[in-house]
Amino acid sequence: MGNIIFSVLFRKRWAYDDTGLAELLEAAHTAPQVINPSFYFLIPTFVHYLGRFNFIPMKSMRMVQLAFEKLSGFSDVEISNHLMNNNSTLNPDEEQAHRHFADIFLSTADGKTSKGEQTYMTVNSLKGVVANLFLGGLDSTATVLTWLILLLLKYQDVQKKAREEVDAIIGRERSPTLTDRDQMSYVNAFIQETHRFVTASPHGSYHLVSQDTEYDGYFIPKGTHVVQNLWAIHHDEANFKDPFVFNPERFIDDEGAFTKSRLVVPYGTGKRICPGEVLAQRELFLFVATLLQKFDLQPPEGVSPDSISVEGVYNGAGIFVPDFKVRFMPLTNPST
Ligand code: HEM
Repeated sequence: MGNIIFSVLFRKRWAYDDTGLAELLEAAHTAPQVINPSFYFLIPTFVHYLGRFNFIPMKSMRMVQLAFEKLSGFSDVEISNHLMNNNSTLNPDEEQAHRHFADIFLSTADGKTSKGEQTYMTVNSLKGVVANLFLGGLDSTATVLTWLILLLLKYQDVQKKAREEVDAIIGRERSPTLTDRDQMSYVNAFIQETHRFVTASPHGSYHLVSQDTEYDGYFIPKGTHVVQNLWAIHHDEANFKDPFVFNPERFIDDEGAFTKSRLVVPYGTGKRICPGEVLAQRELFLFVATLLQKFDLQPPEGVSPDSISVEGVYNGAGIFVPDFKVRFMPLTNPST
């Protein structure tokens, strides 16, 4: 996941044994993990007021701050190197297809629109954007991918159906590509049902109401912190029959086609919806299709799939996967 984001941002990859990569992954992993449920709802206050004085009294919040510092340090170095070595590519008229995010951002980052209005597109803000994309994109996608593996393990019938589709559409010889995605109703339904059933980011991030607002009969004063309850949308009987049952078929219509549900909103909603949604969906599809093509996922010897728990662990920020063991049994041909 780290290398995918690194290549989108800077068109670079780390070697797997690179210590810099290990440190960044640790930082991106630490921040969401150490948050304590009872204090999550105080975070805006910490960030808003205490953060200004660089005074963070709790150990877990201090660890989050250190993780941010590590990620900002990394983006500072990468952006400075890029500016030093690639002045020639910082040209807005350059062919866009082969350039990466940071280069395109920097080539237009003079802080002004074409009409001369002020924007946040500056070199300094790119540092924050890069750190945020790492923080937002690494653990969230890895967590959902681990959930997908756990659910394939637990629901062997789902795994079987999904693999049959992979075998029929892709086969075992070539690698899955994004052009296969539209033909793979069951795999798409499985991924959407996993997002609904799990809701790994159950309430997204905080938003600050920028003006006095009336919504659905409620008055919400300017300055209020609001969160959206995505988990509740996904588990409301009015939206989904038997919401606590894992059932990818709910998203397959009578003709066998996948139906995308506007009520499945794991990436949030509105203007501040997750900017990584398209990237994450592509990653998840390619990972799942490749796993199904290459491996049969089985529990350890003597463990029945029925006994495997799919009870998530909520830490106030996300719903994480319970510990589990899986055997990846290599597949060779469709009849295996
Ligand atoms: C399966 C994977 C992912 C899930 C479930 C997920 C979920 C979410 C959710 C629920 C939000 C909050 C939206 C809101 O408050 O309205 C969010 C925000 C965000 N996500 Fe993701 N995300 C995922 C992957 C990614 C990836 C791959 C990236 C970047 C490469 C990313 C970057 C961000 C950023 C920067 C924000 C903050 C946006 C803002 O505050 O305006 N996410 N994500």
